[in-house]
Amino acid sequence: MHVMPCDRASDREDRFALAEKGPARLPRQSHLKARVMALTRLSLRDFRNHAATRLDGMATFNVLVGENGAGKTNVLEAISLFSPGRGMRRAHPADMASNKGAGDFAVAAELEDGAVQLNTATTPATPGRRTVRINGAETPATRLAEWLAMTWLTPAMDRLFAEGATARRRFLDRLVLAGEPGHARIATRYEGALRERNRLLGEADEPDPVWLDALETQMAETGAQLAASRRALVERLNTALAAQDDGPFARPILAYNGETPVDASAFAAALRNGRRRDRAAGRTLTGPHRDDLDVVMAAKNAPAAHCSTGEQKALLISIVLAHAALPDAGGERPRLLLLDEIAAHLDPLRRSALYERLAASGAQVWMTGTEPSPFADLPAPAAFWRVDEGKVERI
Ligand SMILES: Nc1ncnc2c1ncn2[C@@H]1O[C@H](COP(=O)(O)OP(=O)(O)OP(=O)(O)O)[C@@H](O)[C@H]1O
Repeated sequence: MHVMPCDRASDREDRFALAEKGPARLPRQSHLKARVMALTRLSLRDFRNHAATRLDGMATFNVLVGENGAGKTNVLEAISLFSPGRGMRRAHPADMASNKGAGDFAVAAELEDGAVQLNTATTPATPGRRTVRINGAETPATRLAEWLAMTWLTPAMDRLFAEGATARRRFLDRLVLAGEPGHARIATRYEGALRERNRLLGEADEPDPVWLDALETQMAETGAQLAASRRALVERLNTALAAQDDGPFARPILAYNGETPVDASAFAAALRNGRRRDRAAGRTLTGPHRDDLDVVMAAKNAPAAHCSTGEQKALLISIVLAHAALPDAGGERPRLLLLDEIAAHLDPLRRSALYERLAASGAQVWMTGTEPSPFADLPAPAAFWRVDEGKVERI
């Protein structure tokens, strides 16, 4: 039985108290109350091109500066491993280990000045199996969401609206997960039952109806919850986006595009009735694994996929900023935002709007860039590191 964060909420209330949120546009520094830093230390061993990297003295804004290929994104990727899933590149663990090491890697992070220790590592004997430890105890990766609420934007996500629905579902799920740590565990249970149902339906023999019933019950309970959480977040984001000034970023209107019944028994019935059809198709045709996130640019009433690359990026930034500004975007957990190569692509007006809204969000922000100048006017304490061929040094 997993201990959910609400069970421990009272214990952690003080330790994890985040600064109160201010209005969207604040005078500089006014919102900077003493706040628990999400990450206070980070170390990488044999992780991609980082043989031994150590960072401490984190601030609200943390900026990694270096030439192309220096290893900046690798640091963000290492941080992203402290969120359920495969990290922001969705890479295989064996590919993360330095090709100059023994084939394994380790990443360690400290939260709250050492009160919480997170570790993730592989071994030379099992380079494809990444284990996670929280305060020394091996733990399923889904539990990481109970300690940190993490979101990211990467250049690869520029194609989010142009590609298939899988990446959009993943994006939406990560936003849901930031507010609902149990979401990853529910998704894992859903996917496990879905895989098993597909396997059974794919067998030559008539599948065991009792076993199918059990799997469909599990799918219906977890699937209805997944879809309900996604729908609820989409609605909250739309409300927040409609209430705010458009500002310099394109305003998106979101819609959850899916037919998953919100009622578990209705979903179970739909699965039961769909057995013959799903068997013929070789996969399950109804459920949250088929749903999608539709995004329209409000000003043009145009689907995001028809917008320019810059407009699509602005829509994504708007969604992430609106999410970061939701009052309980991370519950009581420290919030982390990883923004890879975002600042350099924005004009000064948009950049400063981005920074102000990030500063107001209460999140610890990590950004990368090839030069320090776009970060000159950060409106909150900032820590800078220079990254050069996998070596990191404070500047
Ligand atoms: N498993 C690995 N072992 C050693 N080096 C690796 C491994 N995987 C990737 N690299 C190296 O890491 C470097 C890329 O690092 P990273 O993506 O962090 O660059 P970056 O500083 O973000 O660059 P850019 O500004 O171009 O995005 C490349 O030189 C690549 O060869």
